[in-house]
Amino acid sequence: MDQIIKLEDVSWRRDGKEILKDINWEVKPGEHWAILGLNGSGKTSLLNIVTGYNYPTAGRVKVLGTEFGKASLPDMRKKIGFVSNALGRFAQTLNRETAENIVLSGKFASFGIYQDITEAEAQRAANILKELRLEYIADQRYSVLSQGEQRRTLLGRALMSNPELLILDEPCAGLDVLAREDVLAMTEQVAEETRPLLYVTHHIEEITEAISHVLLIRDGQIIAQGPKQDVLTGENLTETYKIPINLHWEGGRPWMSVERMAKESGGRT
Ligand SMILES: Nc1ncnc2c1ncn2[C@@H]1O[C@H](COP(=O)(O)OP(=O)(O)OP(=O)(O)O)[C@@H](O)[C@H]1O
Repeated sequence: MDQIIKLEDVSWRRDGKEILKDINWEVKPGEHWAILGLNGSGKTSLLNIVTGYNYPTAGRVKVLGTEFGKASLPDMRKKIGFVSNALGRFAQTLNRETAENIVLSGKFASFGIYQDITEAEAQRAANILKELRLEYIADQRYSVLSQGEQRRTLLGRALMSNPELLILDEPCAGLDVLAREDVLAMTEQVAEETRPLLYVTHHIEEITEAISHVLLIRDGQIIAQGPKQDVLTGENLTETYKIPINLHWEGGRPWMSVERMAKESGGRT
C-alpha cells in the first residue's frame, strides 16, 4: 500500500458553511501524525472523513486501500482502532463491564461480550492487558477505574482488533500529569510497532518522539503539514492559534508559551 490515507481536494459543507476546504493530505506507511488546531477548526470533521462518517462534498478519499464510493466502508472501518472521548456516550454499558471484557469486546466492535470467546482471543486480550500494564485491574469494573486506567483500557480495546490505523482523539484529555505521561508512554510503545497513528491534541507537548509528522488546521484549511521539525515553528503555531506563540524543544518534545501581547496603553505604563 503506497498510502495509508490520501485526501485530494476534499471539501465538506454543512448548513451552507464550508467546514473543510480544499484538503490535500497524504499519510504514508511508517508515519505517525499529530493534528493540531483550535476548537471548531475542523479536526473531528477531518477524522470523520477518514473513518467514512462524513462523506466529502467534493474531492476524493482513499483510506487503507479503499476508495470511498467504490468499496464497503464498514469493512474499511473494521481496520481502524479509535479512542475518543466520544466513546463516553457508551458509558452506561462500559461501566458494567470489566476491563478484560472491554478489551475483548474490541474484537467484535461492541462494548460488551455477546459471543463465545476462543482460546486465541482470550490469549490476545491477556497479552494486551499485560502490555498495557492493566493485569492488576483486569477483573475490575470500568466504573471504578481511574481516568488513566479507563483510557488505557480503551486503548487496549482499540488494539484488540489489530487495527491497520489507530486514531487517538485527545486521549490525554482530563488526565493528571502522571496519568498523561503513562498514556503517552503506551502510545509511544504502540507507535513503535509501526502501526500508523493519528493523534489529535490541544497540547503540543504531547507530541512525543514517536510522532513524525504534524498537520495544522485553522478554520477548515490546512495551515501547514509535513515533518514535525519543519511544521512546528512559532510562526506556524501563531497562525494556527491566532495568538503569538513561542516554541522551544525540550527532551525531544515541543513546548509552547503564549507571548504576552502589549496592552494598548491608555496613558498607563
Ligand atoms: N454535522 C455538522 N453540522 C453542522 N456543523 C457542523 C457539523 N459538524 C461540525 N460542524 C461545525 O464544524 C466546525 C468544526 O467542528 P469540529 O468538531 O470538526 O472541530 P474540532 O476542531 O474537532 O473542535 P474541538 O477541538 O472543539 O473538538 C464547527 O464550527 C462545528 O460547529
